[in-house]
Amino acid sequence: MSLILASASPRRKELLKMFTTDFTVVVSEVEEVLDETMTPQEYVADLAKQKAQAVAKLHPAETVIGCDTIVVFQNQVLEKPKNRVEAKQMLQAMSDDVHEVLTAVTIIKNGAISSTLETAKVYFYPLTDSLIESYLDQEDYQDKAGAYGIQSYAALFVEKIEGDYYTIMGFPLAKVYRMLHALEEAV
Ligand SMILES: Cc1cn([C@H]2C[C@H](O)[C@@H](COP(=O)(O)OP(=O)(O)OP(=O)(O)O)O2)c(=O)[nH]c1=O
Repeated sequence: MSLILASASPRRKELLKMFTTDFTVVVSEVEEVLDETMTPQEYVADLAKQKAQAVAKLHPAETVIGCDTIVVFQNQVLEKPKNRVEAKQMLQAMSDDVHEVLTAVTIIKNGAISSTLETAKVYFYPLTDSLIESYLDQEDYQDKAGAYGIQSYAALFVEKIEGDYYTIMGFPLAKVYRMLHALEEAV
């Protein structure tokens, strides 16, 4: 039985490679449409599960990992910005304040589902307009929840974090490793 990462994210692929190269990537077609009736926690968990289930349906004999990451600021869900203007608004809002990054992971193996919801708090320094503009110039924000990547130039925004750094990058590596081992032992 082999492993499938149900994610288009190049970061998740690189992080999973830290403990195994024995996997393939199959991207799910799940659409991310914000459901206002759910809490942010329910929403992110549901998306990770949907992504894993969509790929597991096509590959029932494989172990499938699905993930989703959102930023929550003042109870608002921030996903990937639609454009530079929206990205700037997100970064200005989060300046000199704290937000949460939520990453949900679902692993499906032989019909058994294992899920986790990881949260990290990120404290931003006050961000000057020129710092925001020079970050936006690099176009790194486009495919990132909350319009920044902590692993890039946006590291300059961060005063401190509480929680797992890899949760912020979208793949809580140590947790996923343990979930996979627990599933192996269960079979
Ligand atoms: C906050 C933050 C987010 N991100 C990324 C992680 C995720 O890839 C992305 C959130 O988008 P997601 O929708 O979670 O994932 P994705 O669209 O990249 O891939 P897929 O749906 O196929 O699994 O934001 C960072 O890389 N660094 C950060 O600091």
